Amino acid sequence: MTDHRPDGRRRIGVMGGTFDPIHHGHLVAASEVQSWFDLDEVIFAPTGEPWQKADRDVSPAEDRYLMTVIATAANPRFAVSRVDIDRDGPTYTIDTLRDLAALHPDADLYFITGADAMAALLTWRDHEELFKLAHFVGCTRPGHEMDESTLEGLPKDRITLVEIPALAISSTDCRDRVERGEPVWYLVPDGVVQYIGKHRLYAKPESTP
Ligand SMILES: Nc1ncnc2c1ncn2[C@@H]1O[C@H](COP(=O)(O)OP(=O)(O)OP(=O)(O)O)[C@@H](O)[C@H]1O
Ligand SMILES: O=C(O)c1ccc[n+]([C@@H]2O[C@H](COP(=O)([O-])O)[C@@H](O)[C@H]2O)c1
Repeated sequence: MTDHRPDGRRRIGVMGGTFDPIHHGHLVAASEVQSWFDLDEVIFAPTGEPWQKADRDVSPAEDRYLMTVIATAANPRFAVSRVDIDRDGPTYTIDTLRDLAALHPDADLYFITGADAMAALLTWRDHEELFKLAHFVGCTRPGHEMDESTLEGLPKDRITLVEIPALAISSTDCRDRVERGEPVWYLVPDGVVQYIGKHRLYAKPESTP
């Protein structure tokens, strides 16, 4: 683990997301970055109130948290944190990173994003402060450009772009498929399919006769 590193510090990945629902695109991104940076652990942090998604319905945080726990349970390097869902108010990554840095003072943090999130980083709260707390890793995502021009205005020495196997999966598409009665098998982990069905997430409300 850490004893092969000259500085003896742990390396922790932080995979932030709304995870409504978590899907294999998220899991592959986390797994690829874990391997790329030899991370000791990847902590998934489901958002509490994702302020940039305030214009749409977001499922209860507890449901999104439990789906994330189910999806990550089999991987000994994956863990899930409640820091964002237990904090009141809108979720800002600056708070996520401050909380996790305080909980893990012996670790360097690597915040994992997809290309779309990376392109929006300049709109995030206190974005210039973020790079003091973590290295940022941008993963390729089908349908979203990611090249040097995306990084305009950001500190390039604190960012790495990583090409990962392309999975054209989005939570929006998963929710729409469930609403239309179409399958989400193999887009999300089996346990998440079962959870969605059991709790009737994303289904159209029963029509009243
Ligand atoms: N298929 C994918 N490949 C690579 N990265 C992804 C993929 N899907 C999501 N991500 C990244 O995972 C993080 C969390 O994403 P999020 O939970 O918003 O999922 P989403 O599929 O983008 O959701 P929605 O469709 O509801 O906006 C973001 O950084 C996003 O860019
Ligand atoms: O800090 C911010 O202002 C900020 C704005 C938008 C998104 N984020 C983070 O980006 C991650 C992906 O967010 P989302 O909404 O695409 O699921 C998640 O960890 C969010 O908290 C953070």
